[in-house]
Amino acid sequence: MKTTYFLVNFLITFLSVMVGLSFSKLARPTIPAIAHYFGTKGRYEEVNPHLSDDILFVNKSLVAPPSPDCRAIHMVSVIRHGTRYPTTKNVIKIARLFDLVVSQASGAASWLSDIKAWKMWYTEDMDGRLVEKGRDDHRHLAMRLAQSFPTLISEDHLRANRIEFITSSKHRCVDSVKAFQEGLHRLWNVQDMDYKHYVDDSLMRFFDHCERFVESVEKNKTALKEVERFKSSAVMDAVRRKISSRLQIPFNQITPDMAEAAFFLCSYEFAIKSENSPWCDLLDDSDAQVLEYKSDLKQYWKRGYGHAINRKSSCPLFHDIFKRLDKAANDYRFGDVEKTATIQVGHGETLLPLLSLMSFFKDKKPLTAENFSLQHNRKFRSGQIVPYAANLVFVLYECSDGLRIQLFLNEKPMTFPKMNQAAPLYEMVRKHYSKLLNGCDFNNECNVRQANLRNTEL
Ligand SMILES: O=P(O)(O)O[C@H]1[C@H](OP(=O)(O)O)[C@@H](OP(=O)(O)O)[C@H](O)[C@@H](O)[C@H]1OP(=O)(O)O
Repeated sequence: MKTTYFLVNFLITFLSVMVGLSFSKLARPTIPAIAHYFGTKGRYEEVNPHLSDDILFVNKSLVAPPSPDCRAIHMVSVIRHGTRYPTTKNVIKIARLFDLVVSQASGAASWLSDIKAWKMWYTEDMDGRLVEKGRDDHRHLAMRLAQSFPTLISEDHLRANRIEFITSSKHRCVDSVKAFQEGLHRLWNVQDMDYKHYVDDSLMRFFDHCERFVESVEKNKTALKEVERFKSSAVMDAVRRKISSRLQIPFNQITPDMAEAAFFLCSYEFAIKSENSPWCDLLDDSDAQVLEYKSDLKQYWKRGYGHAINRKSSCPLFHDIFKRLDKAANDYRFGDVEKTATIQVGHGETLLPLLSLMSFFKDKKPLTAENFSLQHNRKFRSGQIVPYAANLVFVLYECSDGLRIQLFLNEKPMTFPKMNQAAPLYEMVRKHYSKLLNGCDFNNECNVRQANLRNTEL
């Protein structure tokens, strides 16, 4: 009797441990709890979570014409490339972190043994190349945009060469534009057409061509001084201290770069392989907020409002977009619109300066190393603005009361700053941006004429 009692008890305990274990395995969420802090290394699905259930879902009510009497006549879309591998610089940092943890970390946490069992698979030659998930990002985006704007992106227009494809010369962008076209070909089962695109770095990598930007920001070590100051701030120290204690590795070895490498590893493993990696367990929610802010500081001072030249370097793209809209408006007035859509593929560093030039996501106070705690509700949050495959779409409509324009960011309508109408008249928008349309001259803004470069403008 006693033996049976112990046996039953043993079995119950054994089974509950086993069920508990498998439950805890099952219960590990597929999405890291810190995924919405990944900034420019974040998935598109984080800004459109419904896509995780149905990647081709289109909310027709969001993309419907502003009123039933309107018809779309042209679209210009500026799209960031899809999910990519880390750049060489970050692969090196990731490898250093991995070596450090494997050789020095100690502790009994199960995630630590999972980290130690993890295999370093990133290699330097991956250098920011597009991954398969990144191809899918663009294939699916193409299919959704064709569904959203069927009169602009259609098989007939593709065959008639009325859709123009332009890209930055960088491999990840060229591969993205090809994937975008592949998505359309798959959607319509097109098998007898070649893919055509143009490389135009003066439009999609304007930052490389703007001498003033290159000299005063890109090559200037002090241009990102807020980022450097934040790296040695008390909040960053606190993150390092927590990681150091979790791994039982001396604090001085957990540099800000090592902390960031852990954050990047978590983001890359998730974005590329859809895995909630054990590396994510190294960071809690408040750590991730600090590391997100560090990335946003880089974007702000290198691509956003931090220096006036960041945004002004995008003048050529800004003018090109309006030139295309003007041409469509003009074509429409005198007959048929020649091109129905322009698909332009570039980088985060293409989109952020353009959005800043157009005054989107501007906070009252600049982002600095000191004001992290005051910037919790900031507008300039790169993960919300430019995740992989981020897209800014301008749609021109002809309506009974004239031409109207609507803007979509990441497939969601966005109002123009200080204009509270969803789809204002095109001439109002031109008026709103008249200063930029009549100025914002590339040569004036980008040619370096002064020996002493200013980089403190806001
Ligand atoms: O920190 P990394 O090396 O990933 O920085 C990249 C840029 O990525 P981002 O800062 O936007 O996350 C990359 O922009 P992308 O839109 O093409 O991904 C940029 O082209 C590349 O030059 C790297 O910039 P950095 O100057 O080496 O920091």
